[in-house]
Formats: sequence, structure tokens, C-alpha cells
Amino acid sequence: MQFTKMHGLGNDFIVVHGETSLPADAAERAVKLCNRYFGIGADGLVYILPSERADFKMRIINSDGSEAEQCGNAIRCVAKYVYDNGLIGREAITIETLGAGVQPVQLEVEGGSVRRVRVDMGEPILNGLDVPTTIDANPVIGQTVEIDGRAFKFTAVSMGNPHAVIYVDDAVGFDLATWGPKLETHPLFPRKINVEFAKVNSAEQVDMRVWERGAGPTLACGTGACATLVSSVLNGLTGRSATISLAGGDLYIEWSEDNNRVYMTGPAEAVYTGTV
Ligand SMILES: N[C@@H](CCC[C@H](N)C(=O)O)C(=O)O
Repeated sequence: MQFTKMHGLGNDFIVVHGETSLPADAAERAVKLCNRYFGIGADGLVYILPSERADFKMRIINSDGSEAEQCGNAIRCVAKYVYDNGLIGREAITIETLGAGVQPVQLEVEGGSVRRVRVDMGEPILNGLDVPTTIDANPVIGQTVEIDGRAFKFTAVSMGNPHAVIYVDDAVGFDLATWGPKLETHPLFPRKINVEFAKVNSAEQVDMRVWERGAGPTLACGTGACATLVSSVLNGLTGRSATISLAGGDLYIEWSEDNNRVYMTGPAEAVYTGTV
């Protein structure tokens, strides 16, 4: 299998192109290949497939073998892959995802190679049962989840995949390893959840660290950054656009008042190609 190792702000992927559909053993391959000691090492395995509705289709399998509906950092990597490898010559393309439909993507090209990508991430889903959570409210803001005697207040947002945003005093130093897995698998979240720990520093800048469903602590999460901005607007903490600073770098997120859609802008990098 030929692959390209890529990342968006350190959220890294094994990117595969050439299959016509998702292999039946994709989950097993993801677990093996994403292993950082016995495999290639990555947060996820990404397939670029043909689409009947868009220029390309993306499927993403987390490192634990579960399939995610959407991935913001992977979609930027897919956009870079298809342009840099000459699969498409346009700078405005569309990519179909499992959970967020067809997403319009704008490429920023320098010297024949994609540097940054702006993705129309679609409209956030705020109805609690649709995120999904077990809470019948719209939106789900300031709800409490209790774990081991500690209470966390969260806002639930789906960007095609589910997120819980929790505001903390220190996002950068937050103990992800203790609280991340317990929140991810809490019964309030029937399909598990990605958890963002956020500290709002100003109306234009937020620090965020993430514990990802199916992948654990990652250096960045594009959908998580979008969920954090939406949550911060709903909680009156930021304006409708802000820089979300992650361990791997910054993403710029906008939530349009005109069309209710969320836009994510950030880099994508190819590291190496290989055969396994
Ligand atoms: N890193 C991603 C999200 C990947 C999927 C996530 N772990 C899930 O299961 O929903 C991003 O950049 O959005």
C-alpha cells in the first residue's frame, strides 16, 4: 500500500489514494498502521476516494479503528494532496465527507504547492439530541457533567462529529490524560465525544487543547477549533471570528452571521511518501 504521511498542525495522518471504496479491513489497518511503536504512527488513516457528488470523497478512521464522520485537519491535507499531486487543477474544489456532506474548499497556492486551505465546514448542529448527547435542549450550554467528584460545565456542538467544549483556567497545562478518557466515554454522550478544554484570552484569541474520540490527545483538531469558536460565541466570550491556538499552531475560525456556516483556515503539510 502506498501512502503519504501528512499533517495539519501536527494532527497527523496516513493518507491513501487509489482505492475505489473503503477497504473492508480499514479499521484493522488503521489500528496497525497508526501505532506509533509497531506501525507508521498517526492519529488517523485517511482514504481519498471517488465521489458522485463532489470532486473527491474523504473517509477517516481514527487510530483506534473507529470511523469519524468528519475531520477538519484531514480535509485540508486531502485538499493539498489532490492539488499537489495533479489530481485536480482548480483552486476551488469540493470534498464529500461522511457526516458533513459536500464541503467547498478554497486552496491558497504558492509556487505550485498548497500552503493554506480555507474550508466551508457547514452549519453547526446545536440540538442536544442530534449532537448527540442525552440532553433534550437546543442549544446545550452550561450543562454539568460530573466525574469523580469534579463538575465540568460544557457546551455541546456537532460539526458533523460530536464535541463538548469546557472552559478552564489553564487550557495549556490541563491534565488531559486524567479527564479526557472519562469525559470521552461518559454516558451523557451516546456516540462518545471529542472534548475541547478552552481558555478565552480575548474576544479574538482562545487557547485550546483537545482529547479526541478514538485518538486521545492530539496536537490539533480542526472540527474542535470550529466547535470552540461556536461555543465561545454562544457563551458571549468572543466575536464571530477568532484565532484558536492549539498545541500544534493556530487555526483561524469564522462563524458567519449571514449564512450560519463555519469557515476554517489553516495549513497542511506533506512529510514523506512510503510503501508499506
Ligand atoms: N482531528 C480531527 C477530528 C478527527 C475525528 C475525531 N477524532 C472524531 O472521532 O470525531 C479534526 O481535525 O477535526
